[in-house]
Amino acid sequence: MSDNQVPAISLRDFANRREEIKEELIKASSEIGFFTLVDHSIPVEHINAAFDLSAKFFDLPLEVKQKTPWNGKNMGHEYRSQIRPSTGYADPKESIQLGFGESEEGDMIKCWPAESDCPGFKEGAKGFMKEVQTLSKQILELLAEGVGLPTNTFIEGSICPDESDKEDSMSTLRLLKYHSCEGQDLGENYFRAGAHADFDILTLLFQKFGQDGLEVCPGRSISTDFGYGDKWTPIKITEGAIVCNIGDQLMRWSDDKLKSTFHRVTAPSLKRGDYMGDRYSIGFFNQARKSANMQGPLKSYPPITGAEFIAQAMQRNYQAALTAAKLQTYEISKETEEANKDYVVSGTGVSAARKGAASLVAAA
Ligand SMILES: O=C(O)CCC(=O)C(=O)O
Ligand SMILES: [Fe+2]
Repeated sequence: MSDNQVPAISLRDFANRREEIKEELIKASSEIGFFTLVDHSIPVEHINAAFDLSAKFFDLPLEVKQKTPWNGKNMGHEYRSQIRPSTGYADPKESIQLGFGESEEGDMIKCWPAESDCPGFKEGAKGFMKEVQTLSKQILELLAEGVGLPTNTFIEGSICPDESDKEDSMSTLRLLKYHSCEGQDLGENYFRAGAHADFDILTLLFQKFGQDGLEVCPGRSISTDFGYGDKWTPIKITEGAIVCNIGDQLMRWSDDKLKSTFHRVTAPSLKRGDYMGDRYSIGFFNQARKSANMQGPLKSYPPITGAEFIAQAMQRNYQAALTAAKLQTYEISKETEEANKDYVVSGTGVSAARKGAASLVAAA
């Protein structure tokens, strides 16, 4: 792949071009960790409708949005509170994370705004989530085959086969609004989203034309755990294209063959004449189910469940970012702690096995 550019991969004529597409996906995922999808199944109008719903929610008064506050299980609304270990300050944004869960006691149900507060929101957002999940399945099956696992491994690892157990699902749709920077000269070292890698299997990211800012540090070529690399590739938004990236869960599940890559969102620059207004984006995070047992074909890492992986990832992040955070996350079993004790964890993800390393290292 020349120059570490993020390649555009066409899904045109999927059934006949399956092998060719698989090859392109595996090359991009193992060399860069990022690619964009074009000629896919989601019409631009549906993407625009999802952005309209997002704006409708974010236009509500803060007190209304805060009726479904972030719940410590990665669901709900947060306002300028996500501190990135890479920057040490909260991203200048707000976001809401939405899940598939249905039961009143579940972790996910409490993330949905009431129908009377935001009419049509739940139905519209759920419809979009399903559509993105369906597209994700095409990619997930090719990635599984490409790393030598049975075709359905990542699909069944993230979606219960009969879709009955919604409480086991951890996939999430995240609507994001980065607040306007109008009139502000922020300098080059201020970020709308600090450098990070995602925790999940596969992220599909929708961007709005004219609202650039996303940058990628290809192939994990970074100089510190938290992503202060010196070679960042900007992603130019093209209408309808979906930016995809491999997350930490898939990096581990593929024995590090596929790369979870650091990325960040730069602040617009007055000097460069950038658009300075609000920036919206939408991410769909395909995450392993709570009970999924993740292990790559080479068994480079011990098995770990989806819930345990996220619990560890959140603990790492929060220990690094905010020692005092009062988090109640999913439990990590004693067996998992024992099995993982010789593996090094850093700012994000589990890196190469090393004898004698502690299991949960809080990277400063
Ligand atoms: O807003 C963007 O373009 C990137 C968002 C992102 O990386 C994330 O939410 O994980
Ligand atoms: Fe991300």
